[in-house]
Amino acid sequence: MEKLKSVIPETLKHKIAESTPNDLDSTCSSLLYFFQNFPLFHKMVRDLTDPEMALCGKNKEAALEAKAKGNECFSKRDYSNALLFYSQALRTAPTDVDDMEKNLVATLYVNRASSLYKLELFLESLRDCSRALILSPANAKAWFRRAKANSSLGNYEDAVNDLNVSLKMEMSVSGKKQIQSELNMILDQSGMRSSPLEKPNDDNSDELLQTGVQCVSTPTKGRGMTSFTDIPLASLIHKEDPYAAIILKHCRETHCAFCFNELPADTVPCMSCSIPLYCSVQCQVQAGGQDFSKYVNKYGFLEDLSDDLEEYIRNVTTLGICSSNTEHAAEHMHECQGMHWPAVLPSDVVLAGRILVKNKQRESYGGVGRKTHEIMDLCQNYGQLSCESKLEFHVYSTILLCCLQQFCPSKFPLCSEMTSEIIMLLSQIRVNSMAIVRIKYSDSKQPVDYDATSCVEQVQVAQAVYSGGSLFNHSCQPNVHAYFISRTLFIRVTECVAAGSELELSYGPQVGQWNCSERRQILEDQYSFVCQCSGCAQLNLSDIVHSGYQCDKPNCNGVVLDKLVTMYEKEKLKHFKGPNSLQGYMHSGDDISIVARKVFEQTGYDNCFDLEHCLSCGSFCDLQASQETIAKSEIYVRRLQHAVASGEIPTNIIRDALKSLDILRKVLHPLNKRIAEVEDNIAQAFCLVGEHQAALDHCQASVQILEKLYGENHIVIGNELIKLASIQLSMGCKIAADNTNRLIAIFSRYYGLHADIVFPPLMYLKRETCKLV
Ligand SMILES: C[S@@+](CC[C@H](N)C(=O)[O-])C[C@H]1O[C@@H](n2cnc3c(N)ncnc32)[C@H](O)[C@@H]1O
Repeated sequence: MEKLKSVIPETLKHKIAESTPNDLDSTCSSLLYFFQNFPLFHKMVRDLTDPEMALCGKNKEAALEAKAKGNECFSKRDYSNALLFYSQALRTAPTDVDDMEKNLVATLYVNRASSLYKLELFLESLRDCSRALILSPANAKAWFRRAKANSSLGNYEDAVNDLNVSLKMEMSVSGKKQIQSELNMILDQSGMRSSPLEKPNDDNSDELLQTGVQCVSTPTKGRGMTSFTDIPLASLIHKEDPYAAIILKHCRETHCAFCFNELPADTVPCMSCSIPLYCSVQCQVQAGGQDFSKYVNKYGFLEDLSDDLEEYIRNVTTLGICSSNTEHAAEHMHECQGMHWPAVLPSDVVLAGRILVKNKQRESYGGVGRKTHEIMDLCQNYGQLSCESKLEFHVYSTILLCCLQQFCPSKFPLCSEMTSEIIMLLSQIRVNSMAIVRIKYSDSKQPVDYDATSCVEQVQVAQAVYSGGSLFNHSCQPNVHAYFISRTLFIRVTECVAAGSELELSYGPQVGQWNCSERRQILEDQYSFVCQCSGCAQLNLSDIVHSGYQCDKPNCNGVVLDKLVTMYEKEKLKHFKGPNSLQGYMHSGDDISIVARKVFEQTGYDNCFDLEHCLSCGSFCDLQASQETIAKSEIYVRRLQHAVASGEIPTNIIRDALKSLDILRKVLHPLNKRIAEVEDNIAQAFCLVGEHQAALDHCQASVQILEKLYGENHIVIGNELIKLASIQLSMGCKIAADNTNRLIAIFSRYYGLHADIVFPPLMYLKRETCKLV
């Protein structure tokens, strides 16, 4: 790619750098002409699209090799590695070949089921047997293994049915004998239950507010969503499936390529290429491409079975996959021919391909012949892109078009109109796509051993375009919260919203997390707009103290701001219009200090504040000296962080970190976010060495600062309260119940009835707190 960019003549590069949406046809046509006469381009396209070079196709030899390794590990009782080899074999095994007169894929599922069974992953084993049976419904061994898994799960009724089918299918006398003895054993056991065949989908049920929101034109942010009635706290105002979505490259081996949930041990690969992995047959079918559904309904062998058993077999071997949602059918289909372009091109480029194919497919069902980006009707930022991005969009659009041509030459002609359509689509994706995130626990921590040492982070797993969700503008002080269950977007108000108010979510940066200058920089870099939200336009306590220093004069608690922060806060003051109670202070004396002092008083923090120097007492503060002192202390804080990460904390490390904290407290303003972070690190360390009271004190100190920075009901406080409550629980303090109740209220505000699904540690905390009270 870099090589391709470097050979483009400077004059053409310049033309592209200067281009606007209106002259894209001309730049695309020049680039296309240049590439068509350039051998390297043809080679690159051939590498990506030639079936001869397909690296991601199925490969019987590779599958058989991996299968043999799996068998070897299994016979040595190395079940974990057997599982890995069988999964590897499944990824490359063609569906239409036999191995030793049995369907290879079905055999691999049965073999993997045996490894899963040995690893006591019974549900996973059960699912693999069912997959084998879809492909090979008369496979006696698969029915037998299924019975064993069902029996271990306590599903005796199903186990008996499985064994009865197995008995009918088994040909050998010794095999029949083994099945019969297993059957007798299970019949001796009591308590029959039945089980779900495949993992049920996540429960997405929650009340969607049917009225109350509308799209309007705003004075400074283009279109936006507003409320036209009062909306109660925590109401769900928007629910939407993506127009198109794609898993991010680094998550391909860990998350399902359709629902984006974490992959279980029994992954299901695509049936005709080796790129995506799914968590279930349902997800595989929904993603499109060749899938299990074409194997369903081969029931020639059912003749001499009872009606009940026949019905049972049909249920097991269809798994509900016939009812797949055809809406998604195109998502992976065009990428699924073994060519490796979907694996190597950037995610947003592959996503653009998905959108294009989806629209073309709709056209063939009678849609209008409009350009894709017009159908999407989303804003774009092509004009504001850097020269580098414009060039990349040009090159990638041309390459993507060549790749799509391979799939359907008549629908994707190699012409400048089509390339410019893709460029516009890429600019829409840049501005409008949402990052689908999942919560990740530090290391191997599970909800059940959640405590103050646990780090919870949100990791981006996929990228998606939501047509309706894209109409919500950004605010650094948002009043709505967006989250995802599977690939569905949910938007909920996090406060009571009065009729006529703008409904805005955060695209990332928020007040409390960063100061105003940092937030604006992030938004400009990522989305190319200058934020016009209330958090960036009006004074607030958080922005003033977030990165502030403390005046070094004795008995003066004034705040000192560095140059950049001062610049942004002064800018805000120029446009300061409210709240009403502060308006009288706008023109009196030294603006920001007086207004900010009032902000402090209003928010309950009785402190003084001043501009550049400490304007509270008027004295000069040597910020450079303060910064040098901080840099020295940070060395010890970093040592502590490493020790926490390794799980081994020598006492001197905590002692040094405590000294650093004292220094930071002297130099930084008491509400500076850095102090909260260090308090949190120290709490984690004390927790790890079992000094719970000290951990509690530092955790509380951190929460107190964060409450001022974010506000008391922010989700960040919810996360901190989980740590606090966990420490209190481990100390047996009844007061943990207060914090648990408070954090449940915060999580309900943000996630409503979905709180437990999105954040499983909540259930654990509720249970433990109940035991205490
Ligand atoms: C996802 S779209 C939101 C809908 C958009 N306003 C429209 O008319 O389609 C993002 C774009 O909206 C505008 N926008 C969103 N939030 C903004 C904010 N806080 N300040 C300024 N512009 C904003 C920017 O142009 C940004 O690129």
